[in-house]
Amino acid sequence: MNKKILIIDDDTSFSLMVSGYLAKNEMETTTAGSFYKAKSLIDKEYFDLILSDHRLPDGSGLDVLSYSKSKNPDIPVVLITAYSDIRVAVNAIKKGAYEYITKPVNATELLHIVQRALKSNSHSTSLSNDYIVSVGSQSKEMDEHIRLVAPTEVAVLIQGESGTGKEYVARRIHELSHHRQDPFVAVDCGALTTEIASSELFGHEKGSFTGAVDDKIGHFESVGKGTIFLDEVGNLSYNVQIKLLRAIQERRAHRVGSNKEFPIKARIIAASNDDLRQKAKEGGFREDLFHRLNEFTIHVPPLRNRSDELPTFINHFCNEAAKEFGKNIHGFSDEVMEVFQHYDWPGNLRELRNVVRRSVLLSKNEWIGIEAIPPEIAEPLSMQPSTLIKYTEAKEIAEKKLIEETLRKVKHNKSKAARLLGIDRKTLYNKLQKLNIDY
Ligand SMILES: Nc1ncnc2c1ncn2[C@@H]1O[C@H](COP(=O)(O)OP(=O)(O)OP(=O)(O)O)[C@@H](O)[C@H]1O
Repeated sequence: MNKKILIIDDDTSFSLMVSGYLAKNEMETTTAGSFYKAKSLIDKEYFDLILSDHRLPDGSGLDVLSYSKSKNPDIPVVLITAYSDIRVAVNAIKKGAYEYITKPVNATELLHIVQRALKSNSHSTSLSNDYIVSVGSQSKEMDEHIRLVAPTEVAVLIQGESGTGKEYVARRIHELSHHRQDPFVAVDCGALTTEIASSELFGHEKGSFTGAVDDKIGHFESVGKGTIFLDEVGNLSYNVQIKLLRAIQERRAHRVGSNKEFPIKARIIAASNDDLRQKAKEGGFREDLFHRLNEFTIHVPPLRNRSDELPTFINHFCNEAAKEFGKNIHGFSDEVMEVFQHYDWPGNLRELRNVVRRSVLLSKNEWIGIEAIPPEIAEPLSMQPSTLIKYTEAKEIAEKKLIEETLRKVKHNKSKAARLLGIDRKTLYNKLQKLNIDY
Protein backbone atom coordinates (compact mmCIF):
# COMPACT_ATOMS: atom_id res chain seq x y z
CA MET A 1 0.00 0.00 0.00
CA ASN A 2 1.21 3.51 -0.77
CA LYS A 3 2.58 5.48 2.15
CA LYS A 4 0.59 8.51 3.22
CA ILE A 5 2.41 11.81 3.62
CA LEU A 6 1.05 15.03 5.09
CA ILE A 7 2.74 18.14 3.67
CA ILE A 8 2.25 21.33 5.69
CA ASP A 9 3.25 24.62 4.10
CA ASP A 10 1.43 27.85 3.38
CA ASP A 11 3.32 28.20 0.11
CA THR A 12 0.83 26.39 -2.11
CA SER A 13 3.02 26.13 -5.15
CA PHE A 14 5.79 24.56 -3.08
CA SER A 15 3.34 22.08 -1.54
CA LEU A 16 2.03 21.16 -4.96
CA MET A 17 5.50 20.65 -6.32
CA VAL A 18 6.56 18.41 -3.43
CA SER A 19 3.25 16.63 -3.55
CA GLY A 20 3.59 15.91 -7.27
CA TYR A 21 7.13 14.71 -6.84
CA LEU A 22 6.30 12.34 -3.98
CA ALA A 23 3.20 11.11 -5.81
CA LYS A 24 5.43 10.21 -8.76
CA ASN A 25 7.40 8.09 -6.34
CA GLU A 26 4.35 6.12 -5.30
CA MET A 27 3.32 8.06 -2.24
CA GLU A 28 -0.07 9.38 -1.38
CA THR A 29 0.01 13.01 -0.31
CA THR A 30 -2.30 15.42 1.49
CA THR A 31 -1.51 19.11 1.90
CA ALA A 32 -2.37 21.62 4.61
CA GLY A 33 -1.69 25.36 4.47
CA SER A 34 -1.83 26.05 8.20
CA PHE A 35 -1.23 24.51 11.60
CA TYR A 36 -4.99 24.61 12.23
CA LYS A 37 -5.76 22.58 9.10
CA ALA A 38 -2.91 20.19 9.86
CA LYS A 39 -4.29 19.51 13.35
CA SER A 40 -7.70 18.61 12.04
CA LEU A 41 -6.16 16.27 9.44
CA ILE A 42 -3.91 14.62 12.04
CA ASP A 43 -6.99 14.09 14.24
CA LYS A 44 -8.94 12.44 11.46
CA GLU A 45 -6.46 10.50 9.40
CA TYR A 46 -3.41 8.31 9.77
CA PHE A 47 -0.20 9.48 8.11
CA ASP A 48 3.03 7.55 7.76
CA LEU A 49 5.06 10.74 7.72
CA ILE A 50 4.61 14.46 8.27
CA LEU A 51 6.63 17.01 6.37
CA SER A 52 6.22 20.53 7.70
CA ASP A 53 7.62 23.94 6.97
CA HIS A 54 8.90 25.68 10.09
CA ARG A 55 7.17 29.01 9.50
CA LEU A 56 3.42 28.67 9.27
CA PRO A 57 0.90 31.52 9.35
CA ASP A 58 -0.65 30.36 12.63
CA GLY A 59 2.15 28.46 14.31
CA SER A 60 5.45 26.76 13.69
CA GLY A 61 6.90 23.42 12.69
CA LEU A 62 7.64 22.86 16.38
CA ASP A 63 3.91 23.18 17.12
CA VAL A 64 3.18 20.58 14.45
CA LEU A 65 5.87 18.36 15.93
CA SER A 66 4.56 18.45 19.47
CA TYR A 67 0.96 18.04 18.34
CA SER A 68 1.79 15.02 16.24
CA LYS A 69 3.99 13.51 18.98
CA SER A 70 1.19 13.90 21.51
CA LYS A 71 -1.11 11.96 19.19
CA ASN A 72 1.26 9.30 17.92
CA PRO A 73 4.95 9.40 18.81
CA ASP A 74 5.83 6.80 16.17
CA ILE A 75 5.08 8.99 13.17
CA PRO A 76 8.26 10.58 11.86
CA VAL A 77 8.13 14.35 11.44
CA VAL A 78 10.53 16.08 9.04
CA LEU A 79 10.94 19.84 9.31
CA ILE A 80 11.83 22.24 6.50
CA THR A 81 13.81 25.26 7.69
CA ALA A 82 15.92 28.07 6.35
CA TYR A 83 19.63 27.73 7.12
CA SER A 84 19.47 30.85 9.26
CA ASP A 85 17.05 28.88 11.46
CA ILE A 86 19.57 26.11 12.08
CA ARG A 87 19.15 26.47 15.83
CA VAL A 88 15.43 25.86 15.42
CA ALA A 89 16.25 22.70 13.51
CA VAL A 90 18.58 21.57 16.27
CA ASN A 91 15.86 22.24 18.79
CA ALA A 92 13.36 20.29 16.70
CA ILE A 93 15.62 17.24 16.68
CA LYS A 94 15.88 17.49 20.46
CA LYS A 95 12.11 17.48 20.62
CA GLY A 96 11.85 14.36 18.52
CA ALA A 97 11.83 15.45 14.87
CA TYR A 98 13.19 12.70 12.65
CA GLU A 99 15.26 15.04 10.51
CA TYR A 100 15.36 18.56 9.07
CA ILE A 101 15.88 19.74 5.51
CA THR A 102 17.22 23.17 4.74
CA LYS A 103 15.94 25.44 2.02
CA PRO A 104 16.20 25.57 -0.94
CA VAL A 105 14.84 22.05 -0.91
CA ASN A 106 16.55 19.70 -3.28
CA ALA A 107 14.16 17.06 -4.65
CA THR A 108 16.59 14.12 -4.52
CA GLU A 109 17.63 14.98 -0.99
CA LEU A 110 14.00 15.26 0.05
CA LEU A 111 13.12 11.90 -1.45
CA HIS A 112 16.08 10.23 0.26
CA ILE A 113 15.13 11.61 3.65
CA VAL A 114 11.48 10.72 3.21
CA GLN A 115 12.33 7.18 2.13
CA ARG A 116 14.77 6.75 5.00
CA ALA A 117 12.22 8.04 7.49
CA LEU A 118 9.53 5.74 6.13
CA LYS A 119 11.80 2.74 6.40
CA SER A 120 12.89 3.55 9.91
CA ASN A 121 10.80 2.13 12.59
CA SER A 122 11.57 5.09 14.81
CA HIS A 123 12.31 2.87 17.79
CA SER A 124 14.13 -0.29 16.91
CA THR A 125 17.21 0.91 15.14
CA SER A 126 19.30 -1.64 13.36
CA LEU A 127 22.81 -1.80 14.71
CA SER A 128 25.33 0.35 13.00
CA ASN A 129 28.51 -0.75 11.40
CA ASP A 130 29.42 2.79 10.45
CA TYR A 131 30.49 4.00 13.87
CA ILE A 132 33.70 5.96 13.66
CA VAL A 133 35.92 5.15 16.56
CA SER A 134 37.26 8.40 17.92
CA VAL A 135 40.89 9.18 17.48
CA GLY A 136 41.00 12.81 18.54
CA SER A 137 42.50 14.01 21.75
CA GLN A 138 39.09 15.16 23.03
CA SER A 139 37.25 11.96 22.38
CA LYS A 140 39.84 9.25 22.98
CA GLU A 141 38.83 9.14 26.60
CA MET A 142 35.21 8.76 25.55
CA ASP A 143 36.00 5.64 23.56
CA GLU A 144 38.04 4.16 26.38
CA HIS A 145 35.06 4.67 28.66
CA ILE A 146 32.72 3.04 26.17
CA ARG A 147 34.93 -0.02 25.97
CA LEU A 148 35.27 -0.23 29.74
CA VAL A 149 31.63 0.12 30.55
CA ALA A 150 30.09 -1.88 27.68
CA PRO A 151 30.59 -5.42 29.04
CA THR A 152 29.23 -4.49 32.48
CA GLU A 153 25.65 -4.03 33.65
CA VAL A 154 26.30 -0.49 34.81
CA ALA A 155 23.65 2.15 34.01
CA VAL A 156 25.22 4.77 31.79
CA LEU A 157 24.26 8.39 31.38
CA ILE A 158 25.44 10.02 28.18
CA GLN A 159 25.80 13.79 28.30
CA GLY A 160 26.33 15.88 25.21
CA GLU A 161 24.80 18.56 23.03
CA SER A 162 22.23 17.69 20.42
CA GLY A 163 23.65 15.90 17.39
CA THR A 164 26.98 15.00 19.00
CA GLY A 165 26.32 11.28 18.59
CA LYS A 166 24.78 10.21 21.91
CA GLU A 167 22.58 7.60 20.29
CA TYR A 168 25.56 6.32 18.34
CA VAL A 169 27.48 5.97 21.59
CA ALA A 170 24.57 4.08 23.16
CA ARG A 171 24.38 1.73 20.19
CA ARG A 172 28.11 1.22 20.36
CA ILE A 173 27.87 0.26 24.04
CA HIS A 174 25.13 -2.21 23.17
CA GLU A 175 27.17 -3.64 20.31
CA LEU A 176 30.13 -4.24 22.59
CA SER A 177 28.00 -5.71 25.38
CA HIS A 178 27.16 -9.34 26.15
CA HIS A 179 23.60 -8.68 25.01
CA ARG A 180 24.39 -7.58 21.48
CA GLN A 181 22.07 -10.33 20.14
CA ASP A 182 19.13 -8.84 22.01
CA PRO A 183 17.26 -5.78 20.75
CA PHE A 184 18.35 -2.18 21.09
CA VAL A 185 15.41 0.19 21.46
CA ALA A 186 15.70 3.97 21.42
CA VAL A 187 12.91 5.95 23.08
CA ASP A 188 12.81 9.66 22.46
CA CYS A 189 11.46 10.95 25.77
CA GLY A 190 11.72 14.58 24.64
CA ALA A 191 8.30 14.83 23.11
CA LEU A 192 6.16 12.39 25.06
CA THR A 193 3.19 13.36 27.21
CA THR A 194 2.90 11.59 30.58
CA GLU A 195 0.25 9.21 29.30
CA ILE A 196 2.06 8.29 26.12
CA ALA A 197 5.44 8.01 27.86
CA SER A 198 4.02 5.53 30.40
CA SER A 199 2.43 3.43 27.73
CA GLU A 200 5.48 3.58 25.43
CA LEU A 201 7.75 2.43 28.25
CA PHE A 202 5.53 0.02 30.12
CA GLY A 203 2.66 -0.76 27.75
CA HIS A 204 -1.03 -0.53 28.47
CA GLU A 205 -4.17 -2.60 28.70
CA LYS A 206 -6.99 -1.92 26.28
CA GLY A 207 -9.36 0.77 27.62
CA SER A 208 -7.02 2.04 30.34
CA PHE A 209 -7.28 5.57 28.91
CA THR A 210 -8.90 7.26 25.93
CA GLY A 211 -6.94 6.24 22.92
CA ALA A 212 -5.90 2.88 24.38
CA VAL A 213 -7.90 0.93 21.84
CA ASP A 214 -5.76 -2.21 21.98
CA ASP A 215 -3.38 -3.87 24.39
CA LYS A 216 0.13 -2.58 23.89
CA ILE A 217 3.45 -4.07 24.90
CA GLY A 218 5.84 -1.44 26.21
CA HIS A 219 9.51 -1.18 25.30
CA PHE A 220 10.71 -2.50 28.66
CA GLU A 221 8.75 -5.67 28.05
CA SER A 222 9.65 -6.12 24.38
CA VAL A 223 13.35 -5.40 24.70
CA GLY A 224 13.93 -8.28 27.11
CA LYS A 225 17.59 -8.42 28.09
CA GLY A 226 18.54 -5.92 25.42
CA THR A 227 19.28 -2.23 25.82
CA ILE A 228 16.73 0.51 26.25
CA PHE A 229 18.05 3.93 25.32
CA LEU A 230 16.18 6.79 26.96
CA ASP A 231 17.03 9.87 24.95
CA GLU A 232 16.31 13.29 26.51
CA VAL A 233 15.45 11.56 29.75
CA GLY A 234 15.39 14.93 31.54
CA ASN A 235 12.11 15.73 29.81
CA LEU A 236 10.13 12.91 31.39
CA SER A 237 7.34 14.20 33.59
CA TYR A 238 7.52 13.81 37.34
CA ASN A 239 4.98 10.96 37.32
CA VAL A 240 6.86 8.98 34.73
CA GLN A 241 10.10 9.59 36.60
CA ILE A 242 8.54 7.96 39.66
CA LYS A 243 7.35 4.98 37.63
CA LEU A 244 10.76 4.58 36.07
CA LEU A 245 12.51 4.78 39.42
CA ARG A 246 10.23 2.13 40.87
CA ALA A 247 10.73 -0.13 37.87
CA ILE A 248 14.51 0.15 38.16
CA GLN A 249 14.52 -0.40 41.92
CA GLU A 250 12.14 -3.34 41.95
CA ARG A 251 13.16 -4.72 38.58
CA ARG A 252 9.47 -5.20 37.93
CA ALA A 253 6.69 -3.13 36.39
CA HIS A 254 3.17 -3.45 35.05
CA ARG A 255 1.34 -2.18 32.01
CA VAL A 256 -0.87 0.88 32.51
CA GLY A 257 -4.28 -0.36 33.65
CA SER A 258 -3.08 -3.85 34.61
CA ASN A 259 -1.98 -5.48 37.85
CA LYS A 260 0.01 -8.23 36.23
CA GLU A 261 3.71 -7.60 36.64
CA PHE A 262 6.50 -8.37 34.24
CA PRO A 263 10.21 -8.52 35.07
CA ILE A 264 12.59 -5.79 33.92
CA LYS A 265 15.81 -7.21 32.57
CA ALA A 266 16.90 -4.49 30.18
CA ARG A 267 20.04 -2.49 30.49
CA ILE A 268 19.24 1.20 30.66
CA ILE A 269 21.28 3.84 28.93
CA ALA A 270 20.00 7.39 29.30
CA ALA A 271 21.02 10.58 27.56
CA SER A 272 20.51 14.23 28.15
CA ASN A 273 21.70 17.31 26.39
CA ASP A 274 21.44 19.57 29.37
CA ASP A 275 23.34 18.98 32.56
CA LEU A 276 21.13 16.47 34.36
CA ARG A 277 23.08 16.69 37.61
CA GLN A 278 22.44 20.42 37.71
CA LYS A 279 18.79 19.88 36.80
CA ALA A 280 18.47 17.36 39.65
CA LYS A 281 20.14 19.76 42.06
CA GLU A 282 17.72 22.50 41.12
CA GLY A 283 14.72 20.22 41.54
CA GLY A 284 13.89 19.76 37.86
CA PHE A 285 14.65 16.06 37.93
CA ARG A 286 14.40 13.51 40.73
CA GLU A 287 17.79 13.12 42.40
CA ASP A 288 17.24 9.47 43.33
CA LEU A 289 16.46 8.63 39.71
CA PHE A 290 19.43 10.64 38.55
CA HIS A 291 21.75 8.53 40.72
CA ARG A 292 20.17 5.30 39.48
CA LEU A 293 20.68 6.30 35.86
CA ASN A 294 24.08 7.79 36.40
CA GLU A 295 26.24 4.98 37.67
CA PHE A 296 28.68 6.10 35.02
CA THR A 297 28.74 9.25 32.88
CA ILE A 298 30.08 9.48 29.37
CA HIS A 299 30.62 12.98 27.99
CA VAL A 300 30.37 13.35 24.24
CA PRO A 301 32.28 16.46 23.17
CA PRO A 302 30.74 19.04 20.83
CA LEU A 303 32.08 19.01 17.28
CA ARG A 304 33.69 22.46 17.68
CA ASN A 305 36.08 20.82 20.18
CA ARG A 306 36.90 17.92 17.88
CA SER A 307 38.65 19.85 15.13
CA ASP A 308 41.38 17.23 14.76
CA GLU A 309 38.71 14.67 13.89
CA LEU A 310 36.74 16.90 11.55
CA PRO A 311 38.49 15.64 8.37
CA THR A 312 37.79 12.01 9.33
CA PHE A 313 34.09 12.68 9.78
CA ILE A 314 33.94 14.76 6.59
CA ASN A 315 35.54 11.95 4.60
CA HIS A 316 33.26 9.39 6.10
CA PHE A 317 30.07 11.33 5.39
CA CYS A 318 31.33 12.29 1.94
CA ASN A 319 32.05 8.69 0.93
CA GLU A 320 28.76 7.54 2.37
CA ALA A 321 26.81 10.15 0.39
CA ALA A 322 28.79 9.68 -2.84
CA LYS A 323 28.03 5.96 -2.72
CA GLU A 324 24.38 6.51 -1.95
CA PHE A 325 23.85 9.10 -4.69
CA GLY A 326 26.10 7.27 -7.18
CA LYS A 327 28.47 10.22 -7.60
CA ASN A 328 32.17 10.31 -8.21
CA ILE A 329 33.44 12.74 -5.59
CA HIS A 330 37.00 12.97 -4.31
CA GLY A 331 36.41 15.35 -1.42
CA PHE A 332 36.29 19.03 -0.52
CA SER A 333 38.60 21.82 -1.69
CA ASP A 334 41.14 23.20 0.78
CA GLU A 335 39.11 26.39 0.97
CA VAL A 336 36.01 24.50 2.11
CA MET A 337 38.00 22.47 4.63
CA GLU A 338 39.28 25.73 6.05
CA VAL A 339 35.77 27.18 6.27
CA PHE A 340 34.51 24.02 7.98
CA GLN A 341 37.29 24.26 10.55
CA HIS A 342 36.21 27.77 11.48
CA TYR A 343 32.49 27.18 11.69
CA ASP A 344 31.11 26.35 15.13
CA TRP A 345 28.60 23.59 14.14
CA PRO A 346 25.75 24.25 16.56
CA GLY A 347 24.03 21.10 15.25
CA ASN A 348 27.24 19.09 15.69
CA LEU A 349 27.75 15.85 13.73
CA ARG A 350 24.19 15.78 12.47
CA GLU A 351 24.60 19.23 10.92
CA LEU A 352 27.98 18.30 9.43
CA ARG A 353 26.53 15.15 7.92
CA ASN A 354 23.61 17.06 6.40
CA VAL A 355 25.84 19.78 4.98
CA VAL A 356 28.23 17.23 3.49
CA ARG A 357 25.43 15.13 1.97
CA ARG A 358 23.77 18.13 0.43
CA SER A 359 27.00 19.44 -1.08
CA VAL A 360 27.79 16.02 -2.50
CA LEU A 361 24.37 16.03 -4.11
CA LEU A 362 24.73 19.54 -5.51
CA SER A 363 28.34 19.45 -6.63
CA LYS A 364 29.10 19.25 -10.30
CA ASN A 365 32.80 18.72 -9.70
CA GLU A 366 34.79 15.87 -8.26
CA TRP A 367 36.29 18.27 -5.73
CA ILE A 368 33.54 20.12 -3.93
CA GLY A 369 34.07 23.88 -3.95
CA ILE A 370 32.80 26.72 -1.81
CA GLU A 371 29.80 27.33 -4.14
CA ALA A 372 28.17 24.09 -2.95
CA ILE A 373 28.28 25.13 0.71
CA PRO A 374 25.37 27.00 2.38
CA PRO A 375 26.24 30.73 2.35
CA GLU A 376 25.62 30.96 6.11
CA ILE A 377 28.64 28.72 6.59
CA ALA A 378 30.71 29.85 3.64
CA GLU A 379 30.49 33.62 4.09
CA PRO A 380 32.08 35.50 6.91
CA LEU A 381 29.55 36.68 9.45
CA SER A 382 29.70 40.34 8.45
CA MET A 383 28.52 39.61 4.93
CA GLN A 384 25.41 37.77 5.90
CA PRO A 385 22.08 39.48 5.45
CA SER A 386 20.93 37.92 8.70
CA THR A 387 23.59 39.73 10.75
CA LEU A 388 20.89 41.83 12.36
CA ILE A 389 19.07 38.76 13.64
CA LYS A 390 22.33 37.36 14.86
CA TYR A 391 22.98 40.59 16.78
CA THR A 392 19.64 40.41 18.60
CA GLU A 393 20.24 36.74 19.23
CA ALA A 394 23.62 37.55 20.73
CA LYS A 395 22.04 40.16 22.97
CA GLU A 396 19.44 37.70 24.17
CA ILE A 397 22.03 35.02 24.83
CA ALA A 398 24.05 37.43 26.99
CA GLU A 399 20.93 38.57 28.83
CA LYS A 400 19.84 35.00 29.44
CA LYS A 401 23.23 34.01 30.77
CA LEU A 402 23.36 36.96 33.15
CA ILE A 403 19.88 36.25 34.51
CA GLU A 404 20.55 32.52 34.89
CA GLU A 405 23.81 33.14 36.72
CA THR A 406 22.20 35.67 39.03
CA LEU A 407 19.31 33.31 39.78
CA ARG A 408 21.76 30.57 40.66
CA LYS A 409 23.71 32.90 42.91
CA VAL A 410 20.63 33.88 44.91
CA LYS A 411 19.24 30.33 44.93
CA HIS A 412 16.36 31.34 42.69
CA ASN A 413 15.01 34.06 44.96
CA LYS A 414 13.38 36.28 42.34
CA SER A 415 13.23 39.45 44.46
CA LYS A 416 16.91 39.24 45.27
CA ALA A 417 17.76 38.50 41.66
CA ALA A 418 15.76 41.48 40.44
CA ARG A 419 17.50 43.73 42.97
CA LEU A 420 20.94 42.52 41.96
CA LEU A 421 20.12 42.99 38.30
CA GLY A 422 18.73 46.46 38.93
CA ILE A 423 15.32 45.74 37.42
CA ASP A 424 11.89 45.32 39.00
CA ARG A 425 10.30 41.92 39.61
CA LYS A 426 7.77 42.35 36.83
CA THR A 427 10.47 43.03 34.27
CA LEU A 428 12.37 40.01 35.55
CA TYR A 429 9.30 37.79 35.13
CA ASN A 430 8.76 39.09 31.62
CA LYS A 431 12.37 38.35 30.77
CA LEU A 432 12.16 34.86 32.25
CA GLN A 433 9.25 34.10 29.99
CA LYS A 434 10.55 35.78 26.91
CA LEU A 435 13.98 34.18 27.17
CA ASN A 436 12.55 30.80 28.07
CA ILE A 437 14.45 30.55 31.35
CA ASP A 438 13.58 27.79 33.81
CA TYR A 439 13.01 29.29 37.25
N1 LIG B 1 30.85 7.92 15.92
C1 LIG B 1 30.13 8.23 14.83
N2 LIG B 1 30.46 7.72 13.63
C2 LIG B 1 29.77 8.05 12.52
N3 LIG B 1 28.73 8.88 12.50
C3 LIG B 1 28.34 9.43 13.66
C4 LIG B 1 29.01 9.12 14.89
N4 LIG B 1 28.41 9.79 15.88
C5 LIG B 1 27.41 10.47 15.31
N5 LIG B 1 27.36 10.28 13.99
C6 LIG B 1 26.43 10.92 13.03
O1 LIG B 1 25.77 12.01 13.67
C7 LIG B 1 24.35 11.88 13.61
C8 LIG B 1 23.77 12.29 14.92
O2 LIG B 1 24.10 11.32 15.91
P1 LIG B 1 23.09 10.92 17.07
O3 LIG B 1 21.70 10.79 16.56
O4 LIG B 1 23.68 9.76 17.79
O5 LIG B 1 23.21 12.24 17.97
P2 LIG B 1 22.48 12.58 19.35
O6 LIG B 1 23.49 13.24 20.20
O7 LIG B 1 21.80 11.36 19.88
O8 LIG B 1 21.44 13.63 18.87
P3 LIG B 1 20.12 14.16 19.66
O9 LIG B 1 20.59 14.64 20.98
O10 LIG B 1 19.69 15.27 18.79
O11 LIG B 1 19.18 13.03 19.68
C9 LIG B 1 24.09 10.42 13.24
O12 LIG B 1 23.01 10.28 12.38
C10 LIG B 1 25.36 10.00 12.54
O13 LIG B 1 25.22 10.23 11.17
